[in-house]
Amino acid sequence: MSDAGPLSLPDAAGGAATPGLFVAFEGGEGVGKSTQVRLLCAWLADAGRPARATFEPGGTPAGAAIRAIVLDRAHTGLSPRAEALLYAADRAQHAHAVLHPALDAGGVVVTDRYIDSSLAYQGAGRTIPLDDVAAISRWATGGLRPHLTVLLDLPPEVGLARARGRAAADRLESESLDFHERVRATFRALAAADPARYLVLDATRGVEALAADVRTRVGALLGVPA
Ligand SMILES: Nc1ncnc2c1ncn2[C@@H]1O[C@H](COP(=O)(O)OP(=O)(O)OP(=O)(O)O)[C@@H](O)[C@H]1O
Ligand SMILES: Cc1cn([C@H]2C[C@H](O)[C@@H](COP(=O)(O)O)O2)c(=O)[nH]c1=O
Repeated sequence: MSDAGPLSLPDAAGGAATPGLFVAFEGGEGVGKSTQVRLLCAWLADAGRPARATFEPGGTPAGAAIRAIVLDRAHTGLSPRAEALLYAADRAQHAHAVLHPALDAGGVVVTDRYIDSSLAYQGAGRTIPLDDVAAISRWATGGLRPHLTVLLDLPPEVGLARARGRAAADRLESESLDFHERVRATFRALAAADPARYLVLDATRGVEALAADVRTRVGALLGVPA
């Protein structure tokens, strides 16, 4: 990571100011992101603040086609730059078709993965300078940043075992443990560089304990008692 550039996304001057609330869940493989997105959105609905749950890659019809390409183990020759641009294209469409409309309407949006995943996987994992990865995602999204990122932190061997309990390993999951260690370290470094925007949770804890901490933080942002 020595030549990787800044560890937090620069504030997007002229970037997206939004009346809604944008929450991202991040972390490595099998850390429990989908589980926590589902629980948070169920709680928000019960509290009278229904949220749009979404994800990357694949949160739009075009994105689903991109997801199939990037996760397909048959694409052994995909270059790091091509991979980075495919994830950015998915994100551009996601921002255009889902994130900006929902947030501009004042909604709450909860996404399973966003820009930090590109910084961690394509930046640290593929060793593309983080400045470059950040720049293409900033352009792709018009500078849209989450108000809060929940980082579920877990040793990669634990998360990979959880993920592989469900399905065969995809192209990214099949990368080396060293790759996934770099990914984890970068997620943690991003959070440490900008603590006000992050909630870092030890994802070895139980599902309900984690969900309670998420509710406390998101509830405080929305003025909803947890
Ligand atoms: N806190 C937890 N403790 C133990 N197991 C968990 C926990 N949270 C989720 N799991 C289990 O781990 C597996 C992966 O969870 P989940 O799909 O929510 O993770 P994910 O981060 O979205 O995974 P992926 O990166 O593969 O999309 C599931 O079987 C889920 O039931
Ligand atoms: C958004 C994004 C994702 N990835 C990787 C991370 C995972 O290995 C897959 C997505 O699969 P999930 O199990 O549904 O989370 O894609 C990435 O490398 N770069 C990104 O920007």
